[in-house]
Amino acid sequence: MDILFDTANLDDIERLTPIYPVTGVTTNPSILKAEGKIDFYAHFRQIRSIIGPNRTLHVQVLSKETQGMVDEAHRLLDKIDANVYPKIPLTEAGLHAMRILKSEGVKVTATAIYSKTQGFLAIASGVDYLAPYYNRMQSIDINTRETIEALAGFIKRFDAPSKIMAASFKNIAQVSHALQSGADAVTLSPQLLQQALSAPDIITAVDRFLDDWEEIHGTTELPFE
Ligand SMILES: O=C[C@H](O)COP(=O)(O)O
Repeated sequence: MDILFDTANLDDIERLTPIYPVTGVTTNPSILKAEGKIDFYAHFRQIRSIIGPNRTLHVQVLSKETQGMVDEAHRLLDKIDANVYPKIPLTEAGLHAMRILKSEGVKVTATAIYSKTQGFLAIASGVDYLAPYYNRMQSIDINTRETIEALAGFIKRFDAPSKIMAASFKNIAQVSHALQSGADAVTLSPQLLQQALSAPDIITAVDRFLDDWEEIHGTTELPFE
């Protein structure tokens, strides 16, 4: 199972990567907007130095044209590092760019997936990850769980190398539903995980254990001997 941070915030990545079992970082231009006018390539090199060589780093291209997407993907690989996964929106131009990049052996993440059609085209093109937008699909009344199940079924049936990396989450229930439906990976804001672990019931349970111990032993530590 892959859990990725959908953020470009250096402080959060640095502080939370050792705590949570994350396997990578994803961003898009809207996520980058939250960081202000960053020094783009230097920022991603810094993210890479924090997460290390074994986690995956997914960075989106901006161009809407095939050649522009291919050129930008090459620039990402050149200026950040050769292991970056260029994120390419699955438009017609994007599909063409993905096929060119895959023929060159580049790892690709297909993004902006709202439908099974986009999904099976990404799978048939041999992309490494495809990113269905969970909350955005649900907001326009698309059955997101059924879409992920169908895509996971295609991957299994055709023995395809692609992995489903569900994205666009607004609550933690959506994240577990995506995983239950067959997503291999989920990318989410670290704050969603932090909120989930600070639920009042969890805090109360932990406090009550401590109160019960202290009531009998007069201390909140285990004995040393
Ligand atoms: O890159 C994809 C994002 O996860 C989309 O998330 P969003 O719907 O919160 O903008």
